[in-house]
Amino acid sequence: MTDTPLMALRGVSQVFHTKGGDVPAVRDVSLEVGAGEVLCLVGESGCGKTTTARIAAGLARPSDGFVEYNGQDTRAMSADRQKDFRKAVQFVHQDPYASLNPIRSIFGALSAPLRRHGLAKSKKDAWEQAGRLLEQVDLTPAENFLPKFPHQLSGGQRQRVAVARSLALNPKLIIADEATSMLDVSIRVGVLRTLTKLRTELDVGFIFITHDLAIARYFGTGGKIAVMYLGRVVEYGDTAEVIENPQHPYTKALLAAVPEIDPEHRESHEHGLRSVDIPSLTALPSGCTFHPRCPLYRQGDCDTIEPRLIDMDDREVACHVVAPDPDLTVETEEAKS
Ligand SMILES: Nc1ncnc2c1ncn2[C@@H]1O[C@H](COP(=O)(O)OP(=O)(O)OP(=O)(O)O)[C@@H](O)[C@H]1O
Repeated sequence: MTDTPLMALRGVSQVFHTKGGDVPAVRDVSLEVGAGEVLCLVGESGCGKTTTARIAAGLARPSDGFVEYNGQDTRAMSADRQKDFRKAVQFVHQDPYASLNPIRSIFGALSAPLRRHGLAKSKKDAWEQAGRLLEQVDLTPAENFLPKFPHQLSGGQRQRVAVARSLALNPKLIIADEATSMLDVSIRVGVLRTLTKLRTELDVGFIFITHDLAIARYFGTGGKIAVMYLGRVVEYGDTAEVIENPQHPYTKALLAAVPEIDPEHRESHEHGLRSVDIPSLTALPSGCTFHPRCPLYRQGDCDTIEPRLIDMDDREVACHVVAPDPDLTVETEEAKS
């Protein structure tokens, strides 16, 4: 990406200090998302997606590394710029019921940020703006929804309200953390359609977190995808290309795990992993942390050296077998001579 990205994570790591030991939830993650673009973060539960997203949104401070917004290190921003950053980057949680106050009407939920930031001059103005926000997320007629309370809405409607609230401050980037995973499939598709429409109409960028590659494919087409494993990015590239033609053995395994409806094709979707168990973050395997499960495992580099992301033609991959590190090859040859 040659232009300054809207947001960039630079070498971000997060270690949680717990009674059971240090948990390195995110390790040296560098990602970028441009204005109006979408970046999908995918991976199994516990691989560090939410932690990465919280750091990107400024909700958590990384142990190492930093976040840039419009090319500026967020740590060095003035109070005013910090305020702009917080307005511009909005977080949509997985569970809209938990994020909406049960005793506040939908109007109350939507008007609060408008009033707090001085964007609504009067109650009438707030009512009109809140109505427009509901229309943007396809909750119409808005007057029917504004006086209601969260418990009077369906799960899909509640999530639409949460999205509407995130739009109140004209964000440049929405970070959606498993925003559709708690919804029934039929409702999920509708919410995804609305999010896709917002992407196009409002030119909002998205960091879209999902463990479901089918959803990443649907929502993330035209953007980038980062596949995470045990806190690290193992494959990073254009979403369609990574999903159509995965290179990292972990990405291949994740794709193979997407349920295949047609029984004739089921066999070709065996993941081929050596183990289905995910190692603990408190006792990470040596070398490549995927090696105990990896079908391509070769003794040597795989269990001794942690692979870094290597540029392939159209993506970056961290795997000694698929994307050998030229620096390591040189070292090996030097050692031989
Ligand atoms: N505040 C915390 N204290 C200690 N450990 C934490 C904390 N937050 C997250 N973790 C641990 O960090 C790891 C990554 O968690 P994270 O929620 O980022 O993963 P995830 O990929 O979003 O998973 P999920 O899809 O289940 O939410 C997990 O092992 C989790 O238990």
